[in-house]
Amino acid sequence: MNPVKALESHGQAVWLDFLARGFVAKGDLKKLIDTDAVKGVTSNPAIFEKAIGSSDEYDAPIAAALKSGDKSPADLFEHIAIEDIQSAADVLKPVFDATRGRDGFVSLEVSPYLANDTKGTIAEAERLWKSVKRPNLMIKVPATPEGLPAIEHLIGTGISVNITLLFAQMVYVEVAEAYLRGLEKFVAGGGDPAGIASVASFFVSRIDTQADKQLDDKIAQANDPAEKERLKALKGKVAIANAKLAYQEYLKLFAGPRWDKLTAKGAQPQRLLWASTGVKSKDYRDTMYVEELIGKDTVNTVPPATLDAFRDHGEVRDSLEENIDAAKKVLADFAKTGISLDEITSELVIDGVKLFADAADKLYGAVAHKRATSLGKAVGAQTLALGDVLKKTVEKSTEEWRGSAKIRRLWHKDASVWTGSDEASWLGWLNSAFAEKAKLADYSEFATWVKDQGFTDAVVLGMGGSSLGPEVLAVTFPHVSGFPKLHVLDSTDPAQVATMAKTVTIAKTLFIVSSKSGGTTEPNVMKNYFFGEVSKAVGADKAGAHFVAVTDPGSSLEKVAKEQKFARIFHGDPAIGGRYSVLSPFGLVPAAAAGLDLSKLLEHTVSMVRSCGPDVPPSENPGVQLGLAMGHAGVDGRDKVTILSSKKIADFGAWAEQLIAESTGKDGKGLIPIDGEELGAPSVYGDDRFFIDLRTDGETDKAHDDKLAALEKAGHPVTRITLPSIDHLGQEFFRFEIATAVAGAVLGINPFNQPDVEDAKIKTRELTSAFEKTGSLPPETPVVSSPEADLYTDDSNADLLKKAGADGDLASWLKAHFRRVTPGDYVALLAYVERDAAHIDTLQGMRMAVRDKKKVATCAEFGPRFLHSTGQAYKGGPDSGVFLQITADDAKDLAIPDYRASFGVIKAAQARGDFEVLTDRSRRALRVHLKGDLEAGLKALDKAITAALN
Ligand SMILES: O=P(O)(O)OC[C@H]1O[C@](O)(CO)[C@@H](O)[C@@H]1O
Ligand SMILES: O=C[C@H](O)[C@H](O)COP(=O)(O)O
Repeated sequence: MNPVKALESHGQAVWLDFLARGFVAKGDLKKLIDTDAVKGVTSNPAIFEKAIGSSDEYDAPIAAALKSGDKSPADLFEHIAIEDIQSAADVLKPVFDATRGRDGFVSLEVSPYLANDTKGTIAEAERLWKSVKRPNLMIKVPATPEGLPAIEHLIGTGISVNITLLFAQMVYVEVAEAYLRGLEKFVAGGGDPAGIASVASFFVSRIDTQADKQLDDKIAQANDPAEKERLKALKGKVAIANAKLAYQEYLKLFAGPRWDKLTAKGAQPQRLLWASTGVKSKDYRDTMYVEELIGKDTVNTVPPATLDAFRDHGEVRDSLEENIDAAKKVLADFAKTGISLDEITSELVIDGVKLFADAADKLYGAVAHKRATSLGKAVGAQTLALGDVLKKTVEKSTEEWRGSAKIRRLWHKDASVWTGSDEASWLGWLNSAFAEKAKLADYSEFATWVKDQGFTDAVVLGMGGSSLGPEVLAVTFPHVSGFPKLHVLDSTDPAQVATMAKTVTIAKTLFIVSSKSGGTTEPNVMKNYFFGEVSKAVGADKAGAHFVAVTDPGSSLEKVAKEQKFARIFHGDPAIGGRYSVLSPFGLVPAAAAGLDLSKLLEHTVSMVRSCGPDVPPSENPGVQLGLAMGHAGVDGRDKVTILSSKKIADFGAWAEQLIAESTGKDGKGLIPIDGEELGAPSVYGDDRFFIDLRTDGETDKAHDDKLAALEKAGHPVTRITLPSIDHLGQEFFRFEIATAVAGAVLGINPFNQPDVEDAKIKTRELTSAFEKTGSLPPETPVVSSPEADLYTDDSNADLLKKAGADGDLASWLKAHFRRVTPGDYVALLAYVERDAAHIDTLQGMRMAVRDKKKVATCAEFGPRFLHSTGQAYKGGPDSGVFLQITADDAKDLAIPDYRASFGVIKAAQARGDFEVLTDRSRRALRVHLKGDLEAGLKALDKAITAALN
């Protein structure tokens, strides 16, 4: 007789420790049921990993599952695993029926990531139970300290449970007791226990593997030949002895009055299931863990190779209750060797969870890869060309992130990923795209209202995170007919405010006042100014109807918006910091007002959210990969993140630079974003660059690509990102957010605060309150003065510059200042003038001259805008910046209703506050104040810079 089938008559059911789609579909499982009387199937993460990861068998099912909509890798896996479990359960249903619910089960394991999370295990087990919808399903729960209460709870609600990762007899007793308590609860609640089945999967071979390893060490150390023999005799014996004694416990646990009461109600005993019964050592008979554990009311789940071996040469006898004293002696002798079985079994649980988690990582990685392949161009592609050294560092870090579950911890808001301070309070952005999708109807209603009002323009008044996201949207997307044209104003420069006032038709403009805190000076003064203008145009009583506010709940702006009867107030999420807020009302309210298709934008975005999700291992996770590359490049001195955005998405860098700089630039560390520099030949760059090239699919520029290839060849790290279209911009917002958070972890900083911006704000406030009291800003003395310009700096900078050759004229000071620039530095031009096309060009010309001459990274920024963006890194980041602040007389100032200070005064105070913080931090800073005509002054400065560089 077939030895496998013969086990049946010894009271043992054989289950198969294997599952794969084709195996069930092609009828192989059915064959084993018929020929070998196989009565069940067990699966685990390693089994699924093998099935899904190492074949293309699942490519089509994954593609089919994605047809009904994108899914996260975890959801995708669950979807296909459930299909597999269901089909195996259906094939085994006749066994289940024939054995009246004793056999015929298929086991599905809860995620190993939840092994130490009771609540999570319960929730997942209940969800799987409901989704699989088969009476012959068993949910596998590990016998960890946190798994035990879950087992009791699940049994108590009528769910059949297979307890896995069980190694110790003592833990087995606890498991059986949890089962009994669960049954009692279920019965007390009026349930019929006959429908509940449970097995306790007692692991065998893994114990021998560990015991043998330690025995081998002892054998190697032993000098006495008799001692060597005694140790050798224990090899391959411990696991079976341990299992046999567990069975003795079983016999006691499922007997007696307590058990009788339950059997009277129809309860089934929780059988011991021998798991891990494939031999791992070639020294042993391949059927050993079946032959030695045959006994009544047990199950043995065997891998296919063991099943084949047993069918071929297995020997059947009632072995389980044989030689119990000998088994006890084995364990006693083993204890005498000084090796602790308790330690082995405890470590095996921890190790078992880790092994299954490792398998799950591989599995999710494989699913993520298949998902990405199947989605193709729907998710922006990313390639990293890092060079050998950085590549190796990133690979090592990727493995470290995987092993320490950092991406899952990041998503679970574990502040220890960063500095262990308040990071957990700032992670609302992780889920904001999904949260905002749920609000689409409201956005659409708002968009309809905006359209119905007939507004021709919509102007966002805000700074930093409250304005840069809307600006990218405004610049990237074409005007949608019927909706207002979207503009952004983020300045206190009187000329810039006046230009905006002239650009729009005030009476037909919607103003979106955006400030998370509500207390930021610029949006408040801009609001006062335009509220005054709208009041003049349409009447004070109707002005509020032209305004909406986006602000966090309870802010001072909310109060004012209510008093002034704004048309709407949108609340931001206080758990999202400004620079991470674009995929929240701060980006989406302006987008809705402009008539953009938010549904499309968010739908594409959530695909990237899934690609960067907690279930996507670091190696397959584009956000993590980019972040690790940026972070490690930074640590290695390549800290100038040079962003190259193509024509269609040219403004993306303006948003990304705030995110990167304000998040990472602090505590003397950080990344310095370089946006808008023209791409050059390798000779104009130092070895401090990390390039990120972004473009939309189809945007080709041969000259640009050649230059990029040359940089890569010269050893610069180059990341290339291709967006499928501008509609996929949201994907990049999210990719960069994750990447920045990851880079922050690598740098060891808190990426969610901005300590040094606050200092500049305090200085500015001191200066403006002095103005409010006295009517003028405190006097200051230039280090050198000419009819065209004055130069300012602090004593320390002045002394150093003088030593370096600065004397009576402006050119000598500039020369001395630029002489201080050394490789690895960056030069930032910080201009407090109107940010218009001409001035952008002028600044661009200056920076390119500096870059090409000094071969350092350059920034061309406008104040006060950059104060809420890169300003944090300039002050708090690495001390590698050389700053030239440019201020100028305002040709025409502008009064602010309800303020004594004008726009010009506030801007001047901001520039001075900014400069004071730079010099307080001993940064290399010089300020040039242009007098008279601005255009003439800028031209002269341009010339002076060129001269100073030569
Ligand atoms: O939205 P708020 O509170 O006005 O802040 C604007 C910007 O100011 C900062 O707080 C600091 O500059 C930024 O982080 C933020 O995006
Ligand atoms: O339920 C079955 C177990 O997961 C399996 O038997 C473990 O076997 P292994 O130790 O060979 O991985």
